[in-house]
Amino acid sequence: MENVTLHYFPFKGLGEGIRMLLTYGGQKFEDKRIPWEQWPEFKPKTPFGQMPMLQANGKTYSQTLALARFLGRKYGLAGETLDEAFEIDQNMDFFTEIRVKSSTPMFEQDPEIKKKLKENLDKNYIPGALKQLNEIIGKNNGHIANGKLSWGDFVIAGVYDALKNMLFQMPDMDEKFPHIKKLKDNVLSLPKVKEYVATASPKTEM
Ligand SMILES: N[C@@H](CCC(=O)N[C@@H](CS)C(=O)NCC(=O)O)C(=O)O
Repeated sequence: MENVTLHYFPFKGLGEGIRMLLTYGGQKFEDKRIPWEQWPEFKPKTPFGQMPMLQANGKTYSQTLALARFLGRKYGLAGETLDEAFEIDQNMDFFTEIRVKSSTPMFEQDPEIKKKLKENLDKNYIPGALKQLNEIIGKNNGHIANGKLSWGDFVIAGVYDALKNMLFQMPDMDEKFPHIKKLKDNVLSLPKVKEYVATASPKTEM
């Protein structure tokens, strides 16, 4: 691809998986990190008022999973059969559900309601959902599907720190769910990704 620019905030979050996928694919790209103060002005220029957003060959691409799947197809990381592709999609939909449900307190303004929402998730949802995700990854040798590397692994590894530190606020997540941590380590130990993370990855806890 020519003239490739990735737009995201100056942290890892949903943008980091896409940065790592582009790096894995050997794709040169401009890693444009939009500061929060400039976001209101930039937001209307994105297709859905959100980032990550990729521009390449004069076209605009958005939505994290669609983007990651698109790059995954380019780089041979999207399954070799329809069934393999399905397993990645299925397990990534489950992962996304966990991420989205767990973020509901973040959007609540009332501090009392926010606290109650978080307590309810911590008690009734997050531990069970992470246990199931951890088991899925355990059965797949430290990957989200098919026992091998796929685009889904990059999305999860990229957003791992944000989940642990911000959404779940779970300092012992690595010990509690070691297979999820192993998935992150598997992606971060890929040689090109390792070099990218050491030199260009945003130095943030999320
Ligand atoms: N469904 C979108 C969600 C993207 C999203 O939530 N982006 C956040 C940052 S992680 C964002 O742009 N927030 C700013 C806003 O909504 O104004 C995707 O998967 O890419």
